[in-house]
Amino acid sequence: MIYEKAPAKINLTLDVLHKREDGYHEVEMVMTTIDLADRLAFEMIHDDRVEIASENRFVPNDKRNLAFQAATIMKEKYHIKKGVRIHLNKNIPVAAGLAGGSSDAAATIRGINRLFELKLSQNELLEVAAQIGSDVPFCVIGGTALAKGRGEQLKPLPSPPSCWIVLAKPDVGISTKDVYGQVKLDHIKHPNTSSVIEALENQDFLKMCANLSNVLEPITTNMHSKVEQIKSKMINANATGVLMSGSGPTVFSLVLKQAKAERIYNSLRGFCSEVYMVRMLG
Ligand SMILES: C[C@@](CO)(OP(=O)(O)O)[C@H](O)COP(=O)(O)OP(=O)(O)OC[C@H]1O[C@@H](n2ccc(N)nc2=O)[C@H](O)[C@@H]1O
Ligand SMILES: Nc1ncnc2c1ncn2[C@@H]1O[C@H](COP(=O)(O)OP(=O)(O)O)[C@@H](O)[C@H]1O
Repeated sequence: MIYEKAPAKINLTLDVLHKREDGYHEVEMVMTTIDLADRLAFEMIHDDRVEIASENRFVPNDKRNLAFQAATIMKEKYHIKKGVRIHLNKNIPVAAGLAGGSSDAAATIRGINRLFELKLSQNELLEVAAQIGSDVPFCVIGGTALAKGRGEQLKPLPSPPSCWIVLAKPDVGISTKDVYGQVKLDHIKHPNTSSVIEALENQDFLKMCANLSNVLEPITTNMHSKVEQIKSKMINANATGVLMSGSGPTVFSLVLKQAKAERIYNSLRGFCSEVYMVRMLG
């Protein structure tokens, strides 16, 4: 049995530069991993098929599951004749803007590489990842990175200063495709990405927090007022930095002190059913 941890990501910045001919948007974003993770176990089976089991009722146990897709592509591409049973222990909220499904797919690519001793290079793993989704390549590498292209061109960055993250996910459904579809390129207030990179290089927590920015946030907020309400609650509870992650709807806040993180956590618990308090992994 092989085990892999699949951490969630948050976006410290998310900028959209233009719409591409292939329908995707050219992005520039700073992403980092956090200590909120799914856990996957991989076992070889003799039947030539992929099996997936998860107790989470929001996660499909068939070919719609991104981990299933990753295993199928790996099997075909590398001519693996044996099958694999994947057990998925889901902790990351689903459809949250935290790349949970993408991280499960990435963990599956890493897990199958180890289980079948394929000894693939990082570039080979990244190639499979890009076939599954825009966030999967970042999840294969993890850490902290500047992502460009549709998300697959990655440049590693220093980890953020260690801090607490409080996340709250309102109970609303988001379609990433719909959110990108509503981007109005003339009206965007672009993030100051280079300031965030400088803040990471100098381990400057306040500068990092002051420059958190996501061009998708006003779009999702416009559709779901609860996103703005969570942001206000976090700001009122004195969070140092507050931002929606990815296409949302999860909002996160960053603070240095545990006591402050606990205050923010407690102020949101009655308001939101899914609230988490974790550390940065970066
Ligand atoms: C917004 C972000 C930010 O990290 O994350 P999430 O909110 O999903 O976590 C990502 O760009 C999401 O990546 P991911 O969820 O992998 O997207 P994909 O499956 O590749 O694409 C879903 C749909 O989003 C749109 N899309 C995605 C990425 C991109 N650069 N431009 C796009 O226009 C496309 O319409 C695509 O059909
Ligand atoms: N392993 C998985 N975990 C979570 N969701 C998955 C998984 N595989 C497929 N999905 C589907 O992908 C969609 C997006 O889920 P997720 O990756 O959690 O969100 P996001 O892209 O917002 O970060 C969900 O609607 C879910 O049904």
